[in-house]
Amino acid sequence: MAYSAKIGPSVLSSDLSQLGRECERMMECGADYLHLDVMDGHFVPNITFGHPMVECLRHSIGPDPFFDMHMMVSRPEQWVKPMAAAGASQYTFHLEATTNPGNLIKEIRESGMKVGLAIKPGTTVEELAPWAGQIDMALVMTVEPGFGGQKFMEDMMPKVSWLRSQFPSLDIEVDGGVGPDSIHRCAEAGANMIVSGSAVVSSDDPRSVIALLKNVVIEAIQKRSLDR
Ligand SMILES: O=C(CO)[C@@H](O)[C@H](O)COP(=O)(O)O
Ligand SMILES: [Fe+2]
Repeated sequence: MAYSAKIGPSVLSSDLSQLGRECERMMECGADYLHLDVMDGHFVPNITFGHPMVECLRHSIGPDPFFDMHMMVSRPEQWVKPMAAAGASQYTFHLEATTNPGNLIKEIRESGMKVGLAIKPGTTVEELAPWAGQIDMALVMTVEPGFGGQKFMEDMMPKVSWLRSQFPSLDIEVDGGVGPDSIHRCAEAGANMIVSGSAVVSSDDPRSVIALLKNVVIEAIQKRSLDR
């Protein structure tokens, strides 16, 4: 079992005028990585930021924090090199946004980034499976992508369970509506990379929320290894 529990706050719901400071605050509160949501107003009905912002964040918060770029964009091929140059660590693209996932995976690796592959709620996990052996992380969306603060879709959990059963050492991320109320379901299903936006960022005590989420996942991983 090669995977470990990691919590990656999504800073989408934070004060965007203070994004660098918000990223630092999350790292100081125990985040393992930062999940940065890129939206182009086409793949999803919302716009956030692109590689110029990532470059500024990298300069401002230093080389260490891991940047998981959640690319909710229509032409993910277009931003691989700019994101790599800006300092992105992982490029997580949507399966629905490309006709040639194999080539895109290769380009991302050649650019020096890790590869994440995301599926929207309407996409089956069987469509992702052929690529699972070539990626570093699978992202199962637990809301329709586009906005923070939505309700967790529990009916996505069978996808996570199936992926965990088929790919025991793959990093599996969940994203959307994940917080103290939904983390047990995610952890039991086998997710180990946890994106949490509003539940962490809007909390009076983000450190405690991050610690809680992480402990639940650690316990589920330990239980899974004992059951084997
Ligand atoms: O990608 C997305 C939304 O499209 C997410 O990363 C959300 O921004 C997470 O925020 P919460 O649902 O946890 O508030
Ligand atoms: Fe996201």
